[in-house]
Parts: sequence; C-alpha cells; structure tokens
Amino acid sequence: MSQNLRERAPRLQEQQALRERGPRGFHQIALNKVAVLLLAGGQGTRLGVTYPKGMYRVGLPSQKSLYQLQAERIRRVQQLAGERRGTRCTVPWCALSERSALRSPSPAPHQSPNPKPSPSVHPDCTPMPALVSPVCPRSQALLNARPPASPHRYIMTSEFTLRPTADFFREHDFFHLDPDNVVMFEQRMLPAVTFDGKAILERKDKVAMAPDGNGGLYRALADHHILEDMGRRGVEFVHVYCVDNILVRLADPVFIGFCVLRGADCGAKVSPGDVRRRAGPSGPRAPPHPAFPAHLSRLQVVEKAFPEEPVGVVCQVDGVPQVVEYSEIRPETARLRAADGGLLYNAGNICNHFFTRTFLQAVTREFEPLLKPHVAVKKVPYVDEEGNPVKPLEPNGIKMEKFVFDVFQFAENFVAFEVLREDEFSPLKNANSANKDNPATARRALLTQHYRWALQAGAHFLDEHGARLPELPSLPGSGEPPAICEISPLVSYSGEGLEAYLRGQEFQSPLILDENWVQALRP
Ligand SMILES: CC(=O)N[C@H]1[C@@H](OP(=O)(O)O)O[C@H](CO)[C@@H](O)[C@@H]1O
Repeated sequence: MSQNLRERAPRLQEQQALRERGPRGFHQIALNKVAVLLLAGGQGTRLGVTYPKGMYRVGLPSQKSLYQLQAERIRRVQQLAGERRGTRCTVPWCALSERSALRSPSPAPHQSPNPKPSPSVHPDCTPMPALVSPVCPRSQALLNARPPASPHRYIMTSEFTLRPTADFFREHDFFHLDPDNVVMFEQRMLPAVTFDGKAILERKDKVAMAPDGNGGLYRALADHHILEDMGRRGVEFVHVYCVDNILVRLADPVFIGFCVLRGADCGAKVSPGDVRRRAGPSGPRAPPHPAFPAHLSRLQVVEKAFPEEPVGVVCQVDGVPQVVEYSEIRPETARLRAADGGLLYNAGNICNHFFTRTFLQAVTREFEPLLKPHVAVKKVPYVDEEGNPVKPLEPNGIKMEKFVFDVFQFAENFVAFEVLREDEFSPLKNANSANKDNPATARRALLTQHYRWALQAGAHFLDEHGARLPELPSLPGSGEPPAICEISPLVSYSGEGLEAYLRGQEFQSPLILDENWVQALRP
C-alpha cells in the first residue's frame, strides 16, 4: 500500500528557519565534506540535440550553458562557505556520463555550444590544491588532458559522450574550477533486445547498446573507485543531481544542513504539486521565501499542471520510502485526491538526492545487485537483413535501466525535503515544439527568478523612455517578466547579497548583473 509522504516532509515554515540557519550546511562545505555528483547522461533525444545536454544554452542574455551555470554555482557556494568559516574550501564535482549508443555528438547548427569567453576568476575563490591520486585511469587521463604543450596529453576515443563533455570543459578552462576537482566517469551499457528477447543489431557487426539508466551510477562508482577517491578527499556527504534542471542549487547548504541535522543517510528534494492550496485560508500559510518578495509569495507558486505530469512521486510503499516513476504509475492512481482536494501523491521527485558516503558504500557493496531493472520500451534503430539501416517509427525493442532512486528503500533514515518549484525546478526535457519543459520555459524560469530577486533587493526597472515599469505581483499571460534581469551565479547563489548593488536603484532592461559589473562598483 502506498502512502503520501507529505507528513514526513518538513513544512515550508521549518525550511524558512533552516534557510536562516544555512550555515550548518556551509559548515560541512567549509570542512570539504561535501561533493556534488552530476548525472550527466541523457542523449538529448527529446530535446533534439546530439551533444550532451549540459552543453545546451537556453538563450540567456549571457549565453551561458547549463554546465557553466552549474560550475559558477559551485564556485559561489565554495566562496560563501569559505567566507563564513574563514577558510578556502572545495566542493569536488563528479560527473557520470553515458557512452554514446548513437553517434559522435556534434553541435546542432541552430544552437551551437561554441565557447564564449570565460568569466574571470573570482579572487576570493581559490580551490585547494589537488588532494588525490587519479581515479579511473582512462577518465582521469581525459580530464587531465591539456593542449600538447603541457605535460599531460589528451587521449580519448570518439565513442563516448564523455569526450564532448571533457572537450567542452577544457575549452572553457573548466570554468575556472581546478580540473583536479572535476572527476568524470562513465557508466556501463547493456544490450537492447526485441520484445522476444533477441539482441538488436545496430550495424551488421554491432549489437545495439543502451546506457544502464541513472541507477547505473552505483556500478559506475564501484567500477571507477569513486567512493575511495571521495574518501581520500574527506568527502562525507554527496549531493546527486540531474543535469537538466536550470534552477538546480548545487551543494545546497540548506538541504545538506537539513539532512545532516536529521542524521539522514539518504534524502530527496521534492516539489509539491499543489502549494497554492496550502497557502489558502484553510491551510497553513506558505511563508515568504527569503529571496522572494512577500507580495509575490502566494501568487507565483506553481501548481502541478496535471496528475500525469512526467515526474516520479516520492511516497511510501508498505512503509518503505520509494519513488514511483511517472512511467510506472497508473493514471487512476496519479489522479487520486486527498481529503483536502489536493493530489494525494503530490511530492514530485526533482532528481536532487542526498547520500552519505557510508550509505553509498553499503549500496555499492551490498544492495546494488538487488536493484531491479526497469523496462523501457523504445524505438531502437537497427539494420535489416540486407544490411540497410532502419529507423523504426514504432517502438520495437526494450532497454533495461536501473533508477538512481531505487536505493531509497535501503536507507535507515530517509528524509524528504520540500522545495518551491519556482525556486528550484525547471527541467529542460523537450524541444520548443513541446509546450513545456523546453528551452523557452527554462530560460523564463531563470529570468523570472532573477527578476524576483532584484525586486526583493530593492531594484526598480525602467522602460526605454525612462518610466518605471510596474512591479507585477504575478506575471502576465506571456509568462515573461516585465524586465529582463540575469544575475550571475558568481554574484548570487540564491538571491543573497544583492541589496548592496540594487537597493533603491533604477535600471533599464536588460540588466546583466555579472562579476565584472560588481567589480566595477567596488572602490
Ligand atoms: C529515473 C529518474 O531519475 N527519473 C527522474 C527524471 O526523469 P527523466 O524523465 O528520466 O529525466 O527526472 C525527473 C525530474 O526532472 C524525475 O521526476 C524522474 O523521477
């Protein structure tokens, strides 16, 4: 029997208090005990690109890619933690990549991930020197690769998606992170089979293979000795996240702090489907988010659009925490309502997980073989008997995948952490031809968040004639904020520290608040 997990998730009021107590998570970061682990896989099929999704640029004024935004959030959180504790600290960034089952990735012509000039290094943010010897020799060789003049050489075959990601990082000078603190490793592949269990030939001489799902993480951790590497670095807590969420808060000190405070070995961020209901007259009030203007707080909250929304739900099955994936929940179950009218299963999984290293060790040693593969019915390209390549129009095969969240059942102390969607969740799944979770919605989610941060910090926006733009309590039908404002993660991680630059000031749209702008204001 499944149960709603609402009772176990901390109330938003509690989170408000936690945000104010943020330093607890900062403390762990400052002690170099926190790493982030990126699930970088995903071949961008729904998005319609042939290169890793993290290289995608959604069309922000700065033209930053998802990877750049993420790297800059790491740099900022290192800086914030370091300033609070008076130390320099490092948040290692591990990235799990898939082998390409399809082709060598190349940039799409309309959305080229061409290098942009990298931002300058923030003087306060100098990562610690390298702490460890190499892990996975092949991956590490790749990551250490530098132009031929340097002592290291760049060695890689063309078959892996790891290669374009590593190339991209190198071309962008690792976004000014220390390459020794960026570790890439790859997951295994499994054969794709027909419905009656026969291998599918991709070429006459090659079986079609598919990555083993994001739950392939655990075998990959063991294959490449990543946990040993983390152990040598002193890492105790790992924030695992999915590449495609433009609002992801890497190493979120509030989430980390909450999980550590609760003594959790495993945790998940969830986005409630129906927060507005809770803010209504009969329910407890949603508190204003610290980086969220009070007058907007109860109007801007996103309500789950429809019960079949493609997000897994965090719930309990016979008292055991689990995620039931959207592809596996029956529509009538997804539509079930609680007594108060809201969706019964409203705790949407946003693919942000917390694990202790000890728990991950237990998983890789003991529990991983117990994870059951899930069946995904897919269109698998093949060759016909004459050797001609065929792209099937209907699903013709099965891929077996493990899911990252299937280890929740083994946790001794699992916690769910509820977050507001407009603050933390806008995934990039589809091309703009779809009406949601596409580049336009991701771009808008980020710019709207930054507009809110700017308003809350006391900024005013002007139109081209110098007249003040209205400060809208809710967005117009177009969903576009009245002014374009983009704030570099190097300036603000979650809306903090902006008053000094913005309070009482008037700006013409677009406002691009980056580290150079801030630098210019310094005496
Ligand atoms: C196996 C897995 O992790 N599935 C996740 C993942 O779905 P994808 O459609 O596979 O990207 O991300 C979703 C959030 O974007 C989350 O709701 C879902 O449960």
